[in-house]
Amino acid sequence: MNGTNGTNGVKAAKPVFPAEAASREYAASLDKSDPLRALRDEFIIPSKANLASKKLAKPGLSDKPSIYFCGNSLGIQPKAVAKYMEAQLDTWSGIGVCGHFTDLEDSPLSQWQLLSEQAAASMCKIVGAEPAEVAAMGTLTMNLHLLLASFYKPTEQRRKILMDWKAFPSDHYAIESHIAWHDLDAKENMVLIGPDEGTYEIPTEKILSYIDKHADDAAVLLLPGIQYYTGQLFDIPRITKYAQERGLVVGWDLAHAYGNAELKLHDWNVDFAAWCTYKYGNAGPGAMGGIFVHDRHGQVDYSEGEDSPKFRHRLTGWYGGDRSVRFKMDNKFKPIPGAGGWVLSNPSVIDLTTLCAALSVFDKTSMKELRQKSIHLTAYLEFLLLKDSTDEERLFEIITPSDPHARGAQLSLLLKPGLLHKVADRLQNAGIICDKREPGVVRAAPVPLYNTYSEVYEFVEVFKGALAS
Ligand SMILES: Cc1ncc(COP(=O)(O)O)c(C=O)c1O
Ligand SMILES: Nc1c(O)cccc1C(=O)C[C@H](N)C(=O)O
Repeated sequence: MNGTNGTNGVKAAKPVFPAEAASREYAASLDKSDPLRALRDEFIIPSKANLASKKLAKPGLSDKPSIYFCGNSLGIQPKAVAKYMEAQLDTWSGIGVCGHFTDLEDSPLSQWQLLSEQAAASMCKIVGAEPAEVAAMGTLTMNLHLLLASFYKPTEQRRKILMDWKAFPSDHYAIESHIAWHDLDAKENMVLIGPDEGTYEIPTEKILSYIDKHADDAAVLLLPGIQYYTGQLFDIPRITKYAQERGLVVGWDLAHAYGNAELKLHDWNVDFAAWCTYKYGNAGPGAMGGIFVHDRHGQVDYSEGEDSPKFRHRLTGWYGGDRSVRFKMDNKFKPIPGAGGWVLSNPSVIDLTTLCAALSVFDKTSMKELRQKSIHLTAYLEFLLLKDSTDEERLFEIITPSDPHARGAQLSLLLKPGLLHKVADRLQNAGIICDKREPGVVRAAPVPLYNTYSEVYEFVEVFKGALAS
C-alpha cells in the first residue's frame, strides 16, 4: 500500500494510482487486499431501506447498506455497544449500588468507580498520551470551558487568545465568553487566524507569523487539530513548540482529529486538549468527551504536607478527588494526579459504557494502521474526483489540502453557486450519507474503520452524475 507513514518520522509520499484504478473492479480488488477489511463487520451500517422508511427498526440482514461518509459528524454504531449496554443494565439491575465497587465476572466493564480509567486506558492510545494524562469526562464545549478556566490566566500584558478564523461556533462562543468572564473585551482579545483571500488552507508559516506578532500580548493559542470546514490538519508539533517558546500556553480542539489522525500529544508537549468521541470515535450522539492535560500540569506536590497539596488551579468537584480519600467526606480536596483531577461529577456509567464499547473496536487495531488505510482511501477518493477533468472544467473545488499529511479522512468539496441542494438531494436519494455546509460545501469522509474503496467509487459516480445532470 502506498502513502503510509514511513519509519523514523519520515513522511511517506502521496499515493499514486494507475489509470486503470478508475473502475469498479479495481476498487473491489483494493477492498480484497485491505488488511483492515474485517473491522467493517464490527459496525451496524444504516440501511437504505431504513433511511427511506423512517420507521424505527434495526437494519435487516438482507437490507442494502447505505454509503455512510458522515463519520466526521457522527460515527455509526459499533455492535459492541448493545453487548456492553446489556452488561451495564444487568449490572445496575442485578446489584444496584454495589456496582460502584464490584467487578463482575464475564462483564467487559469494570466497576463504576474504575470505569473512567478503563476508558482512559484505551483513549490514551488514540491521542498518544500516558494513561494519567487523559480523562473521559463531560462534553467537548464544557471541557473547553474547564480547561480554559485553568489555562487561560490573562495578565495586564498577555490577554489575547489566538484561534482560527472559522472556529466551530461552540468553540468561538466558549472563547468569547471566557474572555468576557475576565471582564475583557472579546473582540479586542480574540485574534482570528485565517487563510489568504481566495484560498482555504492556512499555511503553517502564517500561523507562526501571528504567533510572532502576538508573542508579547497573547496568553493562549487554541486551534482545532483538524479544521471542521476545510478538513485541514495542522502541524500540531511545530506550532505547539513555536508558540510555547514565545511564552504562550497551547491547547488543541481535537474534535475532528480524535480517531482520525495520528496524535502524539505527550511527545509534542501539548499543554491541554479536548475532544468529542462521537465522530470518528463512534461512541454515540453526544457521547462523553475526553481531555488531555500534560503530565507537567497535572502533578500534585505534597512537599508541604499531606494536608497542603499544591496543584494547578482548576474548577473542582469530588470525582476529581483521589479515590482513596473520596469517601472520607473531610472536604479536603486532594486531586487525582493527572487529567483525572479535572473531573467534577460522578460520571454517567451509561455514557462511559458506549464509550468503552466504541474503544474496544479501536483496541483491535492501532491509529498507525488506521491512518495508513485512511491516507490511501482518501487519496483514492481524490484521484477519482479529479481524474479526466481540469480545474477550469470542474463544477467543484476540493478545498481540503492535497497533501495527505495536512488532512484527515475528510475532503470538503466546494460546489459552484446554486448546486448544493441538487447534489445533496441526489446523494441522499442514492442512499449516500454525507453532510452539506452552507453556502456550498459537501463534506465526504470515508472512514477507514468501516468504509470501503467500492463505496468511494460509488460515491464519485453518483456525485459526478449529479453535477452532470
Ligand atoms: C470543532 C468542534 N467544536 C465543538 C463542537 C461541539 O461539541 P459539543 O456539542 O460536543 O460540545 C463540535 C461538533 O459538534 C466541533 O466539531
Ligand atoms: N454535534 C452535532 C449535533 O449535535 C448535531 C448536528 C451535528 C453535530 C456535529 O457534530 C457537527 C460537526 N461538529 C461538524 O463538524 O459539523
